[in-house]
Amino acid sequence: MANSGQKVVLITGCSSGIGLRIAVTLARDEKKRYHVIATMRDLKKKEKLVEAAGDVFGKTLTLLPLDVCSDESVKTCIDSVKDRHIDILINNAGVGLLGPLESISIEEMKKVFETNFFGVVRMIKEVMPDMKKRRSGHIVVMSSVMGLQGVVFNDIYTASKFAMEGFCESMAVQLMKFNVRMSMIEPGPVHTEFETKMMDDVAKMEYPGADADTVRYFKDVYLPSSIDIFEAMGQTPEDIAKCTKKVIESSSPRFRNLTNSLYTPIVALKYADETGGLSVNTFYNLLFNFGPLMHITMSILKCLTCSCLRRRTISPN
Ligand SMILES: NC(=O)C1=CN([C@@H]2O[C@H](COP(=O)(O)OP(=O)(O)OC[C@H]3O[C@@H](n4cnc5c(N)ncnc54)[C@H](OP(=O)(O)O)[C@@H]3O)[C@@H](O)[C@H]2O)C=CC1
Ligand SMILES: CC1=C(/C=C/C(C)=C/C=C/C(C)=C/C=O)C(C)(C)CCC1
Repeated sequence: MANSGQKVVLITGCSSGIGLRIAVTLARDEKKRYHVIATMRDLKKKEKLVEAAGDVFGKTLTLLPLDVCSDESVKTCIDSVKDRHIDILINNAGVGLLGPLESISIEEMKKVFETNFFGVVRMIKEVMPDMKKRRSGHIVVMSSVMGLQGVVFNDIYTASKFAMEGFCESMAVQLMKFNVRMSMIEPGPVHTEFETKMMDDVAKMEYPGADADTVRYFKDVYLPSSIDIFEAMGQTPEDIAKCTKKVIESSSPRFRNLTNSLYTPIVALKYADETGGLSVNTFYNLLFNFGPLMHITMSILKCLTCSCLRRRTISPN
């Protein structure tokens, strides 16, 4: 149970990756400012979290089951929190989906929206009324650079994150009136199971319904570039946890928080040309004309990321 003065933080999707690391980072806060309720849909997966938490498990970190896709699970979980009092809600649970659109069923697409979009809506709907009543609270959402800029062959995942960005941008205004803050964390590539799960799926799949050229562009052009990008730009879950901690500890938390300064020029293209031509043409050229030179492109991107652009991101340090 939380001590008076401790903030209650509830985090979704703590069985691995970013959620696990945020839970442990906050629970191990030197000043013990947080009581973390780490949630996951399958408690059988708790071992990694328990091990990473070490001696704070059962003290500043407790566990609850929660599946963001189930109304009942969300309600049961929040009802079991003392007085339903949550100071900070971190919506982290999410799933990826990669590949040619032709080979993805509508059912698979709906599952992604059910988790990444409706999962967040469901959590906010359950927690927000109490925060509004108390005139205090902070809702944090693990978005993505793909919530701001589309990436080829990630069409449905990108759409789910765009939907969430639009939803949160609208909600933020109303919530501000009730002194409830809203912040989006927008990481680029991060080395987690998200990456491995997607790559494993990709290796297994046949892509029925997609024509041979599309499958070739996906497997032989997009995937090698994407691997290069993960190598050159990939952050760690620790980096994202540190950024998230900074955001929740800020006296005036920002709404948007890109975590990776290397990605700033990519997102900036969109705002530099309101016709959209600059970003679409640049991504086309990066992928189809300079694909084999992606390593060099990555170096150029690093140079482009001068200190004034770095200021626009939230750095982990
Ligand atoms: N890795 C990356 O490159 C990036 C990731 N993100 C976002 O970060 C967030 C965390 O992803 P990451 O740590 O990388 O990936 P992981 O796959 O390591 O973690 C995802 C977590 O979400 C959980 N989850 C999935 N579906 C549900 C559900 N229905 N209810 C509750 N929990 C669920 C998973 O649980 P289970 O183990 O049960 O499947 C897991 O704990 C996601 O929202 C993702 O979109 C954003 C930018 C980049
Ligand atoms: C291939 C390719 C790109 C790929 C970007 C990737 C692979 C981003 C991954 C982001 C992730 C994993 C976000 C998770 O939410 C760019 C840079 C757009 C430029 C054009 C070529």
